[in-house]
Amino acid sequence: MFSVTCVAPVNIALIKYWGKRHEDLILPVNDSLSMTLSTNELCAKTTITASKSFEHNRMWLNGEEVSIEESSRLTRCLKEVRRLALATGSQKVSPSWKVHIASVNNFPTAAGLASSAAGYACLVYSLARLYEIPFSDELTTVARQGSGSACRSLFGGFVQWHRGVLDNGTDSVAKQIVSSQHWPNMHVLILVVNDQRKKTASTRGMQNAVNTSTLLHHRADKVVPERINQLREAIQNRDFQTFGEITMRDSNQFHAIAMDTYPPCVYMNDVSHEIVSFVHSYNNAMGSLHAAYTFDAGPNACLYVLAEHVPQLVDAIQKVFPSDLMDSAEYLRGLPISPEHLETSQSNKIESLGIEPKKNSIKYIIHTEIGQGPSQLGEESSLLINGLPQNQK
Ligand SMILES: Nc1ncnc2c1ncn2[C@@H]1O[C@H](COP(=O)(O)OP(=O)(O)OP(=O)(O)O)[C@@H](O)[C@H]1O
Ligand SMILES: C[C@@](O)(CCOP(=O)(O)OP(=O)(O)O)CC(=O)O
Repeated sequence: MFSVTCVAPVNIALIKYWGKRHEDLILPVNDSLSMTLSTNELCAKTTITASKSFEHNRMWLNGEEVSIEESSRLTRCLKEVRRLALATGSQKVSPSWKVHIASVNNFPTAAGLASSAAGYACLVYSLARLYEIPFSDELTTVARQGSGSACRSLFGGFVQWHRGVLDNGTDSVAKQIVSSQHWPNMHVLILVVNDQRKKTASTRGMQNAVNTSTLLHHRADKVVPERINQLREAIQNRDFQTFGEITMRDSNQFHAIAMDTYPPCVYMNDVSHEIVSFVHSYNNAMGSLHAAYTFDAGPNACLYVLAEHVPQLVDAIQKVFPSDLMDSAEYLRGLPISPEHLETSQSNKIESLGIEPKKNSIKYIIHTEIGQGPSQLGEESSLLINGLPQNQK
C-alpha cells in the first residue's frame, strides 16, 4: 500500500478565463493570468492511497463519498496521469492498481472561491507524486482537463495559462511568470458576501456566453492579448497602479460579458456593486490606487492590496460595511492585523468617503497573501487510514 498527501492553493484570476473552444479538452478562447494564494489560509488537501488489494477506485470529497465513474473530469484526470506514469513514472506504484482518494477544502466548496481549481490541482499533483512523475508542462494540461483554472494552481506567484492553438490542446499550458518572492508584500482580502453554492456554475455560464455574447469574442480577440502584455510588465515592475487598473477593468469586462449573455447571467449582487463603488471612492481619497477588486463567478470580492496598506483598508471597510460580528475571531480570518496599525490609520480621510454605512452586508473577511504552488505533506497529515477515511470501515 502506497500513500501520498499534498496541499494545493487557490488562484484568483486577474485576467479571467471565460469561454472554451473545446468543451471536453477544456481549451479556452483566451489566455488568462492569475495570482496564487497562500495555502495557509485557503487550500485543498488530498490523500491518495494505491493498493493491489483495492477492488474499485473510490473518492471522498469533504467526507462524503462521490462516484469517480460518474464524473468524466475525474475519470479523465486519472486516465491521463496514469498514461504519464507509464511513460515517465518510476513504476514503484503500478498504474494498474486501484486508488482511494480523500480530499477536503478548508473553505466553502463551489461558492465561487475557486475550489475546483485547488481541488483538481491537488488531485493531479498528488497522483504525480504517487507515481513519481517529474513535474512538466504536460502535468498542467492534465489539471486543465479537471477544471480549466486548475492548471494555474500548479504554480505559486503569478501564472499565465496560454490558450494554445493546437486542436489536441498539448500547447494549452500554464507557466509561472514570477514566483511569490518577486512581490512578497502582495496581500489579498476576500470579502465574503455569500458562501452558499452559486446558481450558475462557471462551466455552464461560460458555455452560454460563448454561444450568445458578441462582446466575449471581441474581448478574446482584441482586448485580452494587449492586457496580458501590459499586466505582465506591471508585475515585472511591481507597478501597483497599472496592476490594479487592469485587474479592475478586466473584472468589469468579465461581468459585462455575463450581462451580455442571453439570457443574462448575474453573478454580482447589490453588495458587490457597493464594494466596487467603495474601492473607487477609497482610492480617490488616498490619491492613488491602494486597492483593486476582482469578482469571479459569484458576489464575493477579492481585493488586492499591498501589506502596508492592509490595516487602513480594513479600517475603511469596517466603517463603510460595519458588522455586528466585527469583534469576533470568525469575522476577520487568516493573517492577523496589528491593532497599533489600525489606530494609526488615517481615519479622517476614510470618514470623508461620504458613503452611507451598510450594516452586516459582508459575512466575513479572509486576509491572505501571495503564495507558493502545491506541496507534499508527511504521513501524519494523511486523510486515509489503511485506505479509508477514519469514520469508515
Ligand atoms: N478538493 C477537491 N477535490 C476534487 N474536486 C473538487 C474539490 N473541491 C471541489 N471540487 C470539484 O469542483 C466542483 C466545484 O466547482 P465550481 O466551479 O462549481 O465551484 P468553485 O470552483 O468553488 O467556483 P469558481 O470556479 O467559479 O471559482 C465540486 O463540485 C467538485 O466537483
Ligand atoms: C470566473 C473564473 O473563476 C472561471 C473559472 O472557471 P472554471 O475553471 O471553474 O471552469 P471549468 O473549466 O468549466 O471547470 C475565471 C478564472 O478563474 O479565470
